[in-house]
Amino acid sequence: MGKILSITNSKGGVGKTTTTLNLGAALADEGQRVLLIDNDPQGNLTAALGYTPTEQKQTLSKLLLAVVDAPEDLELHIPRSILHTGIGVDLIAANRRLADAAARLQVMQLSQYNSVGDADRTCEKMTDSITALLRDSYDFIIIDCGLKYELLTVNALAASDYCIIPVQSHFLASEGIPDVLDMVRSVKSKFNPRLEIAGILLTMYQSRPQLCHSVRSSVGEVYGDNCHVFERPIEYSIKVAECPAAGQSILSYEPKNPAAASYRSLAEEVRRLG
Ligand SMILES: Nc1ncnc2c1ncn2[C@@H]1O[C@H](COP(=O)(O)OP(=O)(O)OP(=O)(O)O)[C@@H](O)[C@H]1O
Repeated sequence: MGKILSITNSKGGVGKTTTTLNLGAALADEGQRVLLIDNDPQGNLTAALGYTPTEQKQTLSKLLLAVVDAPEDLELHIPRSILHTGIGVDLIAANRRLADAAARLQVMQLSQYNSVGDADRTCEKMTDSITALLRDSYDFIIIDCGLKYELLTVNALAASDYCIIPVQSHFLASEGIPDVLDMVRSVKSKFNPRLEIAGILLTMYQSRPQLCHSVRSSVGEVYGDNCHVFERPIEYSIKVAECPAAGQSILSYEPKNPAAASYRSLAEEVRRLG
């Protein structure tokens, strides 16, 4: 049975999408079967893998609406929603329609408070219904979470075994961590007791500036006891930022780039998760 990981932080631009893509690619390079799920209406992961989000018809949105309206059809929709990308990972795409699905889940959430329903049919466990049908087909399912739609992130966490928290190696960037820790605690107690934090991942790391060193040590000091900090930070490299335009991972775009080695190291640690 495959492991499910959510990549999340309540701060923007910290490297969530970049981590999802390159961790997925690194795991696939090691022969792991990997599915990435774009859980953000911005569709950045979809675009970074070379697809035009607005052109995608079979997306996560469609699957979520199927779970809500016609769960009996879900198994029919799933194979149509899986794209086989050029970097050896599969993808369930997203576009702006995912915001409509999120709104639908919100309406469901409001009406839920007035009814006593089936515990597994709550609006927070719709993504879980999808991944439950997929986890035997993959070694790893990695969900890229967005910022704006909290219910989508709650759904991702309610479906996950682990979450990874990317933190930009900049002093103030560590601010987003307490919010994620609160959300993980809440989802774990209400919806998903198996959820664990795999670790904090420092991204866009520049080893020389003193600032990055101080973030590394302060993140380690403040959260180190409760939270693993992944061994190797992801280096800042303009080549990493260039990859989405080429629809590639840094592992294929510039295999000798230090950031490629860091994603391989991250993949090693992720493979060791219990
Ligand atoms: N290691 C890196 N070196 C250089 N640039 C990077 C690196 N990692 C990410 N970036 C760039 O930083 C920007 C933000 O990264 P990314 O989109 O992965 O963040 P995000 O947390 O998913 O953003 P959002 O909050 O919008 O979803 C992008 O332009 C990306 O190319």
